[in-house]
Amino acid sequence: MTARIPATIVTGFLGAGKTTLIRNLIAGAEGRRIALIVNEFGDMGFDGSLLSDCDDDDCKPDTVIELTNGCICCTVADDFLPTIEQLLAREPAPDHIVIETSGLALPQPLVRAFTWPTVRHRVTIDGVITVVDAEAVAAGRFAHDEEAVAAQRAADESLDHEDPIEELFEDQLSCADLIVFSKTDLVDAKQIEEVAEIVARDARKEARVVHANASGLPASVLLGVGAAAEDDAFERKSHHDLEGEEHDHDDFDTFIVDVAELPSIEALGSRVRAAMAEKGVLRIKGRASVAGKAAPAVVQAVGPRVDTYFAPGGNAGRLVVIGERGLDAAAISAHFKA
Ligand SMILES: Nc1nc2c(ncn2[C@@H]2O[C@H](COP(=O)(O)OP(=O)(O)OP(=O)(O)O)[C@@H](O)[C@H]2O)c(=O)[nH]1
Repeated sequence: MTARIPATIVTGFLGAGKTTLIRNLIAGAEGRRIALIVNEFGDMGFDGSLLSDCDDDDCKPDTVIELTNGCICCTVADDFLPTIEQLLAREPAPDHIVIETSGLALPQPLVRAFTWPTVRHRVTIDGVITVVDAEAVAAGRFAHDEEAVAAQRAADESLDHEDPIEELFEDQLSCADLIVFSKTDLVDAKQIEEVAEIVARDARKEARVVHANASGLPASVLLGVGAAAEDDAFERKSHHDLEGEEHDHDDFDTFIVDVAELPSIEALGSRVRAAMAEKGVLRIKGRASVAGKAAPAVVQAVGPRVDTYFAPGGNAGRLVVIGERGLDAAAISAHFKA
């Protein structure tokens, strides 16, 4: 078996210092091929400054994945799986995958996405890093600009829960393997102690705390944590789990179908409808190529509703199928054969 590729998830509120940490990490990567996945929120896009500073193709995110607060089975999986598969298909494969979350998405569903069979045997979560703005927390806030965090959340249509920001903060801590106090250059030792006390209330007992300033932290501290967080993914509870809103993803199956180029968008639509009619299929999503068209056709099928339309974007020719456990992958895939 080939070694699994380590992945690091970086979480923390808007302005906590995630980008600073990652930029420094990539700059000091010493030849490690680091693939970066950044999730966008609302229409605000990802942090362009991080990319413009980086000339190396390997530190540019190949894809932007959207994470939401919703259930992994219905949301994270259909964007996350193709993104990871695309990364894994690269030659040479990345040495390390870094995922910067928008900070408003719960880390727990993302961690659980790594337990999916297709991902689990190829990738391991090296660590969940939660960046805590020490200056803000010492001043009694969760984020430097709590109003901006609230505005960010209001702009993100994918966030369907109105949890108090405090709960998100706690959920970020209770999922972390490594907690980075950023901006420790702006606080004194006593304030750091106060922050440590607040953080300790929600942190897992295994989590380590490290202190950072504007120069970030070396790769030797941030990478190689070796947490294998997927192994205890379901022990890392969020408020939602504790409120009993989770459903176990063992009830669901997902797989990716390769789709040959189709003669027309109508032909694509009828094939998707036929596949949706197979037993247990809940959702089909992705992009397919249509003869004579430069842009791929986007497929969004949920229950009886099948949408197909042209829109620019990559990863054409692959659809993600999500459904109840026991899907007949062969029968479903047959609808998309040439
Ligand atoms: N003094 C000091 N400033 C920092 C530190 N870390 C980050 N900053 C500054 O804090 C601001 C926000 O940092 P970012 O790295 O952009 O934060 P982020 O979490 O990526 O924020 P978003 O990408 O907007 O979610 C920037 O102006 C950074 O220069 C630190 O350790 N010390």
